[in-house]
Amino acid sequence: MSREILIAPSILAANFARLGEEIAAIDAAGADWVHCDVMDGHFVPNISFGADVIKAIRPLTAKIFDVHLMIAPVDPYLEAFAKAGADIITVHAEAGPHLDRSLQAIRALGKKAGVSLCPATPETAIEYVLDRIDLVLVMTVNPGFGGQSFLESQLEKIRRIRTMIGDRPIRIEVDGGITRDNAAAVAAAGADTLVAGSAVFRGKSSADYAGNIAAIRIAAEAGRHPKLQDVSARPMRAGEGALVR
Ligand SMILES: O=C(CO)[C@H](O)[C@H](O)COP(=O)(O)O
Repeated sequence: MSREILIAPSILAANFARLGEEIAAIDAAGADWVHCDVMDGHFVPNISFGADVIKAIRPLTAKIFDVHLMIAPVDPYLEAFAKAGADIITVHAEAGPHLDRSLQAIRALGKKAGVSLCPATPETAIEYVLDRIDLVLVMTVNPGFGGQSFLESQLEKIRRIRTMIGDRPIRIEVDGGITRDNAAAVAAAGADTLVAGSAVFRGKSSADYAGNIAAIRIAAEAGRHPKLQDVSARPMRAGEGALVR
């Protein structure tokens, strides 16, 4: 199933001193979802923010809040993130102790459920929970920090997951080191939702965010359609703008 490409800026790369303005800026810049990376200093070697911050920024945009929980244990905190305003709650397959139970709990809270896989975790980790998930998040870096380099090894995993999920309405999201230069490759492999932190929030000012988001989106769309890829690889000819965008 070919699904619309979505771009989810990770606010981990935002200026936390101006977080409200940053949310408004990515909203205006064309972000589809707001990706919130929650880190606990235990499951991953970094601490970011928790449910209270999400609750505070939730009223600032109507966009989907895509909450990625890099925490263990996770079950005791699911309700807090649901109440804070998460639309999608993604837990790690590696966080345990019982992935199936966590996913049931997320759906019982009325939220979409996602599973994230660290780079060393095989796609088989989701084989028996496919009917409980709306999203699989393939980490293309080891979780914990923004600004790391994309791991090409994950392209094969994305292809295998695309085959595994078939026609099920499950999004394949990629997260870590995503840029306009590798967006085509991840989309060609089967990803339809791209998280990007550094590549969105870079630039002299928030005026650059729209261009950064559009560049990732155009590259991803081109990756899905080889004809567009040919077009994007060479200078544009008169009248081709509509085709590419
Ligand atoms: O989950 C994450 C790290 O654990 C971040 O979302 C991810 O790394 C995105 O940041 P960048 O685009 O800068 O790599």
